Amino acid sequence: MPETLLKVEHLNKVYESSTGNVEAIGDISFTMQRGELVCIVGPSGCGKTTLLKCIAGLLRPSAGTVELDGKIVSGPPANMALVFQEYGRSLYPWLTVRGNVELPLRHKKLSRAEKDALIDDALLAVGLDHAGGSFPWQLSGGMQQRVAIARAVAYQPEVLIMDEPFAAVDAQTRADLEDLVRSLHRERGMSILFVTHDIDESVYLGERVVVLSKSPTWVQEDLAIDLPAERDQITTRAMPRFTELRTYVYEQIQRAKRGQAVRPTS
Ligand SMILES: Nc1ncnc2c1ncn2[C@@H]1O[C@H](COP(=O)(O)OP(=O)(O)OP(=O)(O)O)[C@@H](O)[C@H]1O
Repeated sequence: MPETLLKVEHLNKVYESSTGNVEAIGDISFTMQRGELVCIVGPSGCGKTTLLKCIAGLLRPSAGTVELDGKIVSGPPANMALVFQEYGRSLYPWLTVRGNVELPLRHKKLSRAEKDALIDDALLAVGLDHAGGSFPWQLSGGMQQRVAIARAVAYQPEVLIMDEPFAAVDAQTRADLEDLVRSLHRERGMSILFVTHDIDESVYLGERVVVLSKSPTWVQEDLAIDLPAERDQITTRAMPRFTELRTYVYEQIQRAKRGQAVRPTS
């Protein structure tokens, strides 16, 4: 039986300043089930970062609520992990890979052996079991992002939030990291909310794609991705259904940019 993990209800965010108010988010509502992988796409500047900051408890909404696991989010929730685009800034250069992965575990009451087991398991999951003793600056950009993902895996969050995590890596590395995210979701049942600019990426990864309108934002489309759960970069992307879905999402974003979509009444 599906169980609601994340519930965003009538979220509204107005940035207030002496030079005038900016309504970034108009009215966003959507839910995410435990174990789902949901992608969020929308036109540039539509409010994706604002939405994620509200979900992560880093920004207080002007109206509406975010509920995680039945609790209203009013500050950064302990059962959430975040992975950002700027992996270089999220890792500590003076700590080894193991040290970086261990960092958030310091807040958990675990024995040394339990921590080591979680770190070993997370490094294995991201394919970096050989690199625990290296420093971040000795690794490629893609490997550094794997360290950031390993840190989130070791922490065992209820939900993993990823904000354009692969925007700064090359295409081949990006494809490998996308497959890593799919495997974390499929093999470990991780619940993942993934924000991206890339329409193909959203369709390849997601079980659902939530398309946002331009700012002040609302949910223009909540699309089920009916591709087989077993996906790979060559076969899945060559499927006629993949092309149909990406074309559909692309059209939705073009409509969003032109402000042509009609806002549903709720
Ligand atoms: N601190 C702020 N004060 C005032 N306005 C802001 C602030 N932060 C964002 N905005 C405005 O809110 C709107 C949404 O911005 P946001 O950064 O959330 O969008 P985004 O979809 O993440 O952008 P991008 O596609 O560039 O990543 C934009 O109009 C932006 O100018």
